[in-house]
Amino acid sequence: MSEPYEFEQKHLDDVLEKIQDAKVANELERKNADKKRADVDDGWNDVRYRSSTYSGLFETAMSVRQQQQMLEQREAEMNSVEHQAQVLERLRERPYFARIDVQDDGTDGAEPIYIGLASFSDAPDHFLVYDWRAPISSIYYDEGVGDVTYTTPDGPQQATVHLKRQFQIEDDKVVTIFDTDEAVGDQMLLDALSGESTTKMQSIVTTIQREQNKIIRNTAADLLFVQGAAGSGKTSAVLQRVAYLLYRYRGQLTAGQVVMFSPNQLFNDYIDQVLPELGEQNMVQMTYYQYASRRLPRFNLETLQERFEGQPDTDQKHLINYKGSLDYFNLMQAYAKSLNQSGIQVRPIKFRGQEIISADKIKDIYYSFNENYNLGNRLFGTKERLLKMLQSQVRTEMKAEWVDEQIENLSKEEYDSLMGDEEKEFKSDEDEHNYVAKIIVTNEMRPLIKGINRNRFININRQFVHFLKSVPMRTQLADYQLTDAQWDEGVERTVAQMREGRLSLSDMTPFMLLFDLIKGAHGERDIRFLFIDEIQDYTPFQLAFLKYSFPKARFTMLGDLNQAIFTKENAVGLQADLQHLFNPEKSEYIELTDTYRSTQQITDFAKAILVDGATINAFEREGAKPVVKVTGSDAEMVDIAKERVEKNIADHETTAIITKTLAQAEAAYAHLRSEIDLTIIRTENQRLVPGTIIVPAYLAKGLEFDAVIMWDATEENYHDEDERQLVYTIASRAMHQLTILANHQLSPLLADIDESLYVKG
Ligand SMILES: Nc1ncnc2c1ncn2[C@@H]1O[C@H](COP(=O)(O)OP(=O)(O)OP(=O)(O)O)[C@@H](O)[C@H]1O
Repeated sequence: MSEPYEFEQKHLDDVLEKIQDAKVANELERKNADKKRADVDDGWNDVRYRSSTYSGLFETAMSVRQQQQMLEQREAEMNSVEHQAQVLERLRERPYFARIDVQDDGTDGAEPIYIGLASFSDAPDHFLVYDWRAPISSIYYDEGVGDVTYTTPDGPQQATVHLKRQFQIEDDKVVTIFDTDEAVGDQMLLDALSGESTTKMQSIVTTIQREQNKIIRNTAADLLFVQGAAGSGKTSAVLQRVAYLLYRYRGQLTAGQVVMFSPNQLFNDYIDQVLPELGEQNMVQMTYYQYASRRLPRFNLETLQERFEGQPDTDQKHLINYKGSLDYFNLMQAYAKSLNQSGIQVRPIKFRGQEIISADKIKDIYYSFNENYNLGNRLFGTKERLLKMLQSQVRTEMKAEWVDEQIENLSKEEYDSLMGDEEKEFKSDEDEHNYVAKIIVTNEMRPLIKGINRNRFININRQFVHFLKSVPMRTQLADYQLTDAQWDEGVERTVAQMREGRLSLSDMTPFMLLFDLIKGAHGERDIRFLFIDEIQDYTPFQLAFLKYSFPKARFTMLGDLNQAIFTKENAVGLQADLQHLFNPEKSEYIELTDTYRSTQQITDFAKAILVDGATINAFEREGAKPVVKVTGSDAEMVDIAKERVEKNIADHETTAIITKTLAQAEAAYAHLRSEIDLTIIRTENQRLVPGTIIVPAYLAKGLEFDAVIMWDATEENYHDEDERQLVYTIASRAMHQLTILANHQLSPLLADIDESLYVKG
């Protein structure tokens, strides 16, 4: 064994021994904590339940409270002991993955810093392992050997790095050592990338690249915008970023205050192991559809599939574009403001089928407040007045005939239960009658009160239509390539959809915003960080809405304008719009151009699909050229697919067959299922399973597979110029192998690609 190996093995043995000691100590602590908890549990037996007198009740409450406090304290101790046990277990498996020898300027000698998944010290301030997120660990990702500057809590520190070493440790043995003078050595990266794909995404802490590190550790920007080619590690960087933020703001930030909007549920499933692997809890993950559905429970919202497969004509595209614009967002704000003067749409309040407060009366109240009121205050003031009016209505109703009837019809049990347990004395029969009548009326009014509290008297559907109808008067539609007639047609479509309880994507966000504006909603102020993946599929309107809905959050947006499969050509304007939404001085734009997912051959091919795909650099990893095969029949396509999949299975590689639509996935599945063992992914709510899958393109976003078979890439399926991005998205899912099959005729989007970049099958 050579000298560094010997040294490092010995060091590893020492550290492992100390970890083992710490584990023993932890185990003892845990037993202690267990015992203390058992004592508390016993304590419950001493809690006396006395409820016959007030002081007895009070005493019981106090001792229960005391028990609870003790229990909470023990639980916290237990959790930290348990948390520590988990950390130690992880460290035991792999204590560290790198070492840097750093000499701070003005000090003697270099200190070796070992970097791992968590910190570990055997004495205060004596760190055997540094967490990868500690300030000093940043040197490992950012710098080579030589003079460096790193950030400490006291400001920048100059230092010299004498050694950078990377390790592979397996079963307590140092298997490989790489010494490198680059940031993160290519050899290590190559090793990390040469593995096979799994159904779960893995962490990348050992090989984070410099550009990615910038994304991970950024704490200054209100808007961090990452444009990155397919496979450039946007998702990876952002997940390690969440882990970093949870570490950096420990004690102030919880995983529940971090929200990630992801493209689909399958993707959530794919990434949900990364944070636990890093010893952190998962953030809140949801799709935009889920978010909107939660807020608009009465509507059926347009699904991912409907959105993707619906083919709007050009006029409709203009309409959709306009409805997604910032101009439209601003127009709605102006409309909302105008509601302070007039136009609020309300419904009368009815009780037992009778109108008791008319719509006009409600409007009068709404507009009785002076012009300094904003919409939120106006609504609040109206609610208060309405509730008061209901209260006085109770007195009137108590005398109504129906109340007498109800009282007469009460059984003895019902009557007693209305009276309650306690003995009551009434001065007269009339008093008793009134008492019961009041209860009956109040009960009957309860849903009304609830409705008022929930703003039901605002007719939000009608309000939305009122808004839509006002649009031609507020703007020059011609500026958006629309005529008034086209707009009116659009309004009619929306109204018809709303009647059926449906809302399209282009209407659902404006609808939510309008209601929020009327309510004067302040948004979810508890959320501190918001991540939006696949940003190119969001409209500026949606982003403005999210900013409004999460006013205290810092935003991280990631996307690839080349994969804009929904918004297509409009994605380009997005960046300009963001400058209106976020202070440009607090916005940072980072571009990732190096890609890691695919082999050089696949990346070169995918790049050629794009018209200007020049700024994408493949990490040098060799593989077979993509295969493009034009077949003579469906049967031939099935045969080739079968052959490929069988070979992949033999080579332990996972295959995804990607079709354009769900219907095509179903059709291909029907052909293939008797030939190959495969799973069809029909909805985003399915799980990703190991083995061969068949999936429509819009559900494959963000995922990756060893081998991809693009199914039926014919002219019929992919012909529009704006489908280029879709073809690129499909091709860029492949890590090692890409096969493109087309029955009879290849899509023109692929036909132009230089023949040297692929093999004709
Ligand atoms: N620094 C790295 N070290 C090792 N592997 C990496 C690194 N960066 C990215 N990868 C790997 O590259 C692959 C692609 O990464 P990721 O899915 O994060 O890219 P993406 O930019 O989100 O892609 P897309 O936009 O196509 O969905 C993953 O397998 C990831 O583990």
